[in-house]
Amino acid sequence: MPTSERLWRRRTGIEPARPGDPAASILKIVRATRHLPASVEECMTDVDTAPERPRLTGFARGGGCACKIPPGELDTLLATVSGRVTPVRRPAAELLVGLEGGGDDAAVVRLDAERAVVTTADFFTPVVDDPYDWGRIAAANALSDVYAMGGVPLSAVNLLGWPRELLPLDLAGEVLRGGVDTAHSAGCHVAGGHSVDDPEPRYGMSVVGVVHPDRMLRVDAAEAGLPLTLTKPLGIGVLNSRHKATGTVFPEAVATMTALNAAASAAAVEAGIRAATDVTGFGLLGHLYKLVRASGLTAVVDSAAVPYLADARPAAEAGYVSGGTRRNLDWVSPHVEFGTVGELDRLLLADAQTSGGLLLAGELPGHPVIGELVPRGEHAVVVR
Ligand SMILES: Nc1ncnc2c1ncn2[C@@H]1O[C@H](COP(=O)(O)OP(=O)(O)OP(=O)(O)O)[C@@H](O)[C@H]1O
Ligand SMILES: [Mg+2]
Repeated sequence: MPTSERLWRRRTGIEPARPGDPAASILKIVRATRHLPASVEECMTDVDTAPERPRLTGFARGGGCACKIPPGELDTLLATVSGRVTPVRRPAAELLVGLEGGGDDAAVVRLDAERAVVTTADFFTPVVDDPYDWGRIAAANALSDVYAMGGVPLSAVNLLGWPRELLPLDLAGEVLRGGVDTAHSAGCHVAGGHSVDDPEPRYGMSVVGVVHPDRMLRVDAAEAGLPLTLTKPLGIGVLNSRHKATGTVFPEAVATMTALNAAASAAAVEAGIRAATDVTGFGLLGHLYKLVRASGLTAVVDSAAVPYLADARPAAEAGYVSGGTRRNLDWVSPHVEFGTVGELDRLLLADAQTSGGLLLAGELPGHPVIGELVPRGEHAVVVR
């Protein structure tokens, strides 16, 4: 009997499945991902009523933006290529935003005095079990980096990895359908893509957009004295971890992840805001640290003003905290003065978001101000 099946029996008390049993596909997951589910429920929402519908999150070691390479490792990796990535000198296609300063949300190349092209790519493993919702979330997240630059998306191509021997192709079709519907709701064409056989399901998009070169939202353009605004509540990471572990669907989290950052981006540009980023896998603290590091400032965060999804705190208290969130906190902690803020709040502030909101250097009516930017002090971030 293979080791995975012995472990499965010891963990669940259930005999290994014969071909055709609902549990057979769970064992395939164990073998494919080398991840041992804690229970049958972790892999199937309801084995009795939906044996043919595997839970997508059971096929992923980490889900959504929590599966990104940790920020410190990415810094080290990018140091090997920064300086080499732009040997091209093209006056007619000047690179306005590239890898300098730790990188921004997307690359920007000037076409003329009024137009610049925005390019970005994003893909990740399942963050929810419903394939259509996962597609919508992945597309909203990919489009978000264009919005985080103050741009408007024009066209996108799909990026799909699929374990074709483990999962039916019609589930992949549902994923693509969700992505296309969301891109279309953003007025963005979906005009092709690329698909590969993959041990874990992966989906996302590469998106091209357009922005006015003088009205971009850059990560390095923040100024002291400006308030900090956050346009979506935090807590997506802990709620997704709970969903992966228990199958509990939290519709508010799905609604938050599928919501486009389009309106907030357009309003920010209109209001004259010039610095922003979107809050994704590195959490609020990680992305805020990157913004103040690039802009040479300190951010003072009012932790009581930071909005959370209902259920986020109980989920964190119950221990649904991803490894990505803990790595975020480890990475950012040397640069943060936390004062009396406790461990749970620190974790929530570092919670790895998927398709999170915009963090803006400026005020946007209708969204909470969560702190302010001040001249660079001893710490890059101060939490009160
Ligand atoms: N393999 C890579 N080669 C070159 N640059 C990279 C690579 N991976 C990441 N980067 C760059 O590093 C920076 C940080 O990447 P990261 O994925 O965190 O940004 P992001 O695209 O804004 O993330 P998100 O989509 O989660 O908002 C970006 O400027 C990105 O372009
Ligand atoms: Mg981003």
